Amino acid sequence: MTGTPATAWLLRAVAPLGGERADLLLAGGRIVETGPPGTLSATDTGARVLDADGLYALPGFVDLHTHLREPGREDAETVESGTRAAALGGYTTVFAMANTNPVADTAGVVEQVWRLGRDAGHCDVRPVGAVTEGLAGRKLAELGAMASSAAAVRVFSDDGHCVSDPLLMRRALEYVKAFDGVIAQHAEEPRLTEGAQMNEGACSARLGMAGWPAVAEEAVIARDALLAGHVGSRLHICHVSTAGSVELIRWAKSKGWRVTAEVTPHHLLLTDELAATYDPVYKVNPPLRTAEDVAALRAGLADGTIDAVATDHAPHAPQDKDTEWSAARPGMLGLQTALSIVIDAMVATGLLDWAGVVDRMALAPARIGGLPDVPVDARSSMDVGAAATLTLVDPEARWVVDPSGFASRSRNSPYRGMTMPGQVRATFLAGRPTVLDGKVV
Ligand SMILES: NC(=O)N[C@@H](CC(=O)O)C(=O)O
Ligand SMILES: [Zn+2]
Ligand SMILES: [Zn+2]
Repeated sequence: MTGTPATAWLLRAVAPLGGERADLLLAGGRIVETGPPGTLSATDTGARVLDADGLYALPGFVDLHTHLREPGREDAETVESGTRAAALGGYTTVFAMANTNPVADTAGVVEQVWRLGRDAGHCDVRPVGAVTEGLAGRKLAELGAMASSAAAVRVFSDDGHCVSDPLLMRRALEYVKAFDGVIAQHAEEPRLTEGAQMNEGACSARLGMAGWPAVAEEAVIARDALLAGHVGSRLHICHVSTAGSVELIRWAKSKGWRVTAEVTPHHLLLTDELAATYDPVYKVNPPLRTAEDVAALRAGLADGTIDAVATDHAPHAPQDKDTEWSAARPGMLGLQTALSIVIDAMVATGLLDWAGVVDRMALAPARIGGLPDVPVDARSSMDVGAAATLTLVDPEARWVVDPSGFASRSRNSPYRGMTMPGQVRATFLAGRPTVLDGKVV
């Protein structure tokens, strides 16, 4: 493990949501004492002091959807570099997607990723297991062996690919019920997206690019919601991107089915008009959609139809990304900009308050991913006895995105040069700082 040895920390004058400023004393991985600013003493406990005046103390963010690229594409990202980026973004847990090489479809591979995360020490890494062997969509992977491995996998996904065979999807949903697992579906009917380059609509028609229609996503969501309802299992929809998908998820929830969903920061902010630049940094799967879709996704996240924000952090090496549009891999970086985009799209617009941000970025994803010890709400996450797994955020800070300074090994951020609201100043993982003063410890 890297970082400082276990020691107590006194956070001076943090601004807990909805409450008064307070000192927080962290020891043994928990919040052990709180009191009005200046009242707790560091000398009794030998605690190190962090001046957190005016910073929000929030529970550490949880990303349900991160591509760490290890094993196999360590030139694009490693568990170490990706979790560094995560800590800088205020994350304390990331779920590492299975589309590595080799694919994370056995107990051996998920345990390897889990150990790499533990050894790097920046963030808890929870491996996602593949649903099908080699992501090939033909035969179920060893779901039970991954679940009972040291990595204790609870989330399974063929992300990058859709589990398009309805019978395999049904079997996977049934299988994970035994250990309260969840299938996270990349909803894309592959026959409807062959050769697709961008969202199908007015822009694709104008640019003459092959379109990826909303129905390719929505048809799979409808089918899988029905299947999840039928077998009573947990289904999670990855990177929801269309207004129609939001409606379908609202419908599925109204039936009482166990369906949850995530939206990415980029789908909350960017639109398909950006494809007119032909800059492949805007190429992503599912594609950027229309302004109407963006509005529906924001409304769905605000009213809880969409449960969580997930980054879909998808680093790509220059030879795979800095090419002509049609040859470029889809995907964008997300971990170091997620909070700022959510502030911009949701808080600054009045759609979500900070307690809502905490729910969508920390508590809801933790519940969906099956993490232990999830606080019931933002307020109780700062109570004595709660885990000292925190991010300290300066809500007033402004910063300019410079991907060359990112911790990620890749540079494919669509936000280069943009001025962002809100900045992570410190992150604590079970009482130990992983980020201080905006830098990795
Ligand atoms: N989102 C992307 O455009 N790409 C992801 C795969 C995925 O999330 O579907 C990747 O692994 O690069
Ligand atoms: Zn995907
Ligand atoms: Zn993904």
